[in-house]
Amino acid sequence: MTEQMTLDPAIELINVSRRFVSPTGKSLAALRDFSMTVERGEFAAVVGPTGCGKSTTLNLVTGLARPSAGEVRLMGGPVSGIDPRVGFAFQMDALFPWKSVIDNVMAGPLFRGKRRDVAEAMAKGWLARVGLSKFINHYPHQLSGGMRKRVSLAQTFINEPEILLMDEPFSALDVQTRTVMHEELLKLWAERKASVVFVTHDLEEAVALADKVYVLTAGPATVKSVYKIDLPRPRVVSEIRYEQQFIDYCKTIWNDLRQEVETSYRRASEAA
Ligand SMILES: Nc1ncnc2c1ncn2[C@@H]1O[C@H](COP(=O)(O)OP(=O)(O)OP(=O)(O)O)[C@@H](O)[C@H]1O
Repeated sequence: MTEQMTLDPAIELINVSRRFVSPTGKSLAALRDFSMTVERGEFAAVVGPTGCGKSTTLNLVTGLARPSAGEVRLMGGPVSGIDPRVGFAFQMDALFPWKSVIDNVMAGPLFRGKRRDVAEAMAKGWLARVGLSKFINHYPHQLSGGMRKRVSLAQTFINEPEILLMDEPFSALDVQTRTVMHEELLKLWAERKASVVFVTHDLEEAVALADKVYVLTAGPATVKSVYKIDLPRPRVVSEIRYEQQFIDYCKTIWNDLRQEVETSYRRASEAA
């Protein structure tokens, strides 16, 4: 048995449920009997109808939310509060508008106690990797949406997260910039081999990036099916969408996901 095979998975959600109490005192189940395993170095994508419970799943992994039942484990241990091994990327970037690009990227290492010169050298290295060496003294408002996303990625990867949680990180970008960011992300991921959970509404994005795609049911979310994506790596995201194998994956998974999207839409229409 190899060493890799003996390691605990990066993330385990075991029969997790999560309930919320509404302002009127009604109890609402967001997740029900939800189980998911992300192995070390694996890229998992999560798709499901709007409002089904995708972000709640990530919040449980971060420790920001606790399960009402079941168990969440990271690297074989229970989740206990915010974990420094976990990095995040959300739809809204978290850049400080009053700090320059380099100061934004240095902020993480400085916070973790690195010396200023060390943090600066690290930040320069990461900004070079994402193609922003010429912009280190710019401020966020002087950058395009795609450039801000790159700063965000540098800001996340500089902390060398072992687990990376991404909640629709590229949904605000135009289609071409998204594709560039997909390539950028896969390149950084291949170098660092973090374990990723990537939440998205976009099935093609999920198939292009992931090793495994989880399809969730209309809320309360539970795992409806898991698809292993056996497309070879490294993947060229701008070209992969024209390959038959990619199209076949998308069709199959969409047939499955569509039923949940329709259920969710029907419920929303009935409630209106
Ligand atoms: N803090 C909270 N208090 C009460 N209800 C909540 C809370 N957080 C989430 N919910 C509810 O739980 C359900 C799942 O929400 P969640 O944000 O996880 O869904 P999602 O799949 O990420 O949504 P979207 O696709 O729109 O981004 C929703 O009905 C939401 O209203």
